[in-house]
Amino acid sequence: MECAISSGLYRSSPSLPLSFSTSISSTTATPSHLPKPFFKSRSFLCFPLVSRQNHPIRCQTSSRTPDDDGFVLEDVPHLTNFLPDLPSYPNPLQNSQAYAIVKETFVSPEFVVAEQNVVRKDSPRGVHFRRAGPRQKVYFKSDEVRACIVTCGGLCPGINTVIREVVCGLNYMYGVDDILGIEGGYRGFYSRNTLRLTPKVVNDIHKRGGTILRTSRGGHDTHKIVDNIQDRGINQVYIIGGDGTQKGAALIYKEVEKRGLQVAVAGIPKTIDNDIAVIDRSFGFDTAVEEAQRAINAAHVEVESVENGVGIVKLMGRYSGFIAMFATLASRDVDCCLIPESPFYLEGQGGLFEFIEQRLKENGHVVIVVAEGAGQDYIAKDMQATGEKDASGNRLLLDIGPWLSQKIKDHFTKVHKMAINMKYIDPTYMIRAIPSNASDNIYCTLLAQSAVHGAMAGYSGFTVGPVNSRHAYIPISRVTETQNTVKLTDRMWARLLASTNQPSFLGCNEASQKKVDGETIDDVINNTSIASS
Ligand SMILES: Nc1ncnc2c1ncn2[C@@H]1O[C@H](COP(=O)(O)OP(=O)(O)O)[C@@H](O)[C@H]1O
Ligand SMILES: O=P(O)(O)OC[C@H]1O[C@](O)(COP(=O)(O)O)[C@@H](O)[C@@H]1O
Ligand SMILES: [Mg+2]
Repeated sequence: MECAISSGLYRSSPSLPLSFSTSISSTTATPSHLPKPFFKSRSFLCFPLVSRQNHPIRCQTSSRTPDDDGFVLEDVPHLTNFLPDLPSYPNPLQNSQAYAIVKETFVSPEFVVAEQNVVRKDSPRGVHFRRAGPRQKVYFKSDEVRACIVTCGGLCPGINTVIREVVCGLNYMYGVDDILGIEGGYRGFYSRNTLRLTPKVVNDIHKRGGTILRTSRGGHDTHKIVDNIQDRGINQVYIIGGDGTQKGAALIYKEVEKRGLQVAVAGIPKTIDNDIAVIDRSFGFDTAVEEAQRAINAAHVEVESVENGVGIVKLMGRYSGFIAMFATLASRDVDCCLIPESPFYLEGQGGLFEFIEQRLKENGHVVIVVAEGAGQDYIAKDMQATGEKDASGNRLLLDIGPWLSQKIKDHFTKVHKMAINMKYIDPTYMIRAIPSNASDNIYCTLLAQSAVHGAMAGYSGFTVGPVNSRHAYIPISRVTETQNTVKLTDRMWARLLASTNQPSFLGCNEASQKKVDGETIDDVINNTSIASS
């Protein structure tokens, strides 16, 4: 279905349940910061919108693929969607000395961030997200805000910086001084006391790894959490966590909306694995890659100094091999990088053993970086998989590090009668338990401030993050419906293969059947489609 000419398409979160859309249709009033909608559907709201070039925009309502110069705004919910009479106030930042010289203090609702920044000349305009930043109007009086912050899931460098900057952002920019820390992850809402957070309390925390609020897996009970939010009179909830946490945040938002509460729910994506979709990269990733260099360097120094040295460094990456790939690309000392997305095999032509043998002959040593999630199906054939899960329901992985070390040692001892000097390094927790580096600290600050501006402006049920370097408000479902993984058909993986000259393992029968972005690897070879990015 097509909307009228001269319109933009505002698409609400695609996976919102019927209850959400029902309440939109029955109670939605146009937020005062937006023009009046002229079309509503289950998953889309259309508002008059003229493109920046001021030419009419055509839009589609039923598919994600826009036609012609189709413009799609995947919008985030606003509190006025279900609280139409919510009063707004001038943003206190208008009196801020710091912002006084900024050309445009407030982000106009017209500004959006494109999901794709490399497009063909004649391609449609495509999907956009709201640009993050302070808005002219806010929907909370500063002295009526009671905010809380919670951290969930695994650790990641920079969590404390995000906590610090949410507290300081709320306090310095908006004059909010009622901020609570929820201890120990989601279950902390209903099983622990809260911690009072002030700029003074959080002043130094960015210099420490971990999270001062502590974290946990499991324990998400939406009703108990929202009961607690209501009981404590909390009206802004900042949730720092990965894909699992963001799914939990979406449920909290839905419940808040169902109960008609004036509560802004802001998700701040955290993952050491960089597996969160849509955003450019996750905070702490840069720090983790940098720290991984130390382990790789140690492995290299060790194996270089002995005969037939084989160094193995295991890095994190459950389903996504980004840390391993970037650490390898950065290091130049790595001979081979194994990631979950690229199946490998050991024996025979084109296999890992053959490659190691060759490198040992050439250089006398070899360094292998392996992501923890690599080769899981392959190892499962060799080892008894237990099918165990962690408290959040994440599958527990078979430990590839010791398995691979043993296989290599056995092979060279038995087949080549050759003693291998194996140096196995497992720095996994070391790289995520450290404080964030300078660039991640700045990134964390921007994330935290974007979240604060979004919540104060009345947006709710959103995630913040950079999309093509510009911070945006993204519907939570967009960052949870898929996982970000290394695309073997993208140029970055090709760059890695070119730099290490490692086998591509494409001869692997199993691998060639394995689907990569909808194509088998054989298709990829036949189409020679290693392109993009
Ligand atoms: N599908 C889900 N729905 C609701 N809550 C979830 C979901 N998946 C995970 N959670 C909750 O989110 C928190 C963190 O999840 P986890 O998967 O451990 O880490 P991460 O958020 O870093 O991926 C846990 O408290 C867990 O109970
Ligand atoms: O031992 P823990 O704390 O469960 O963490 C291990 C896992 O955490 C991760 O760092 C990812 O954690 P998140 O899903 O919380 O981001 C994985 O790389 C790793 O498998
Ligand atoms: Mg996760």
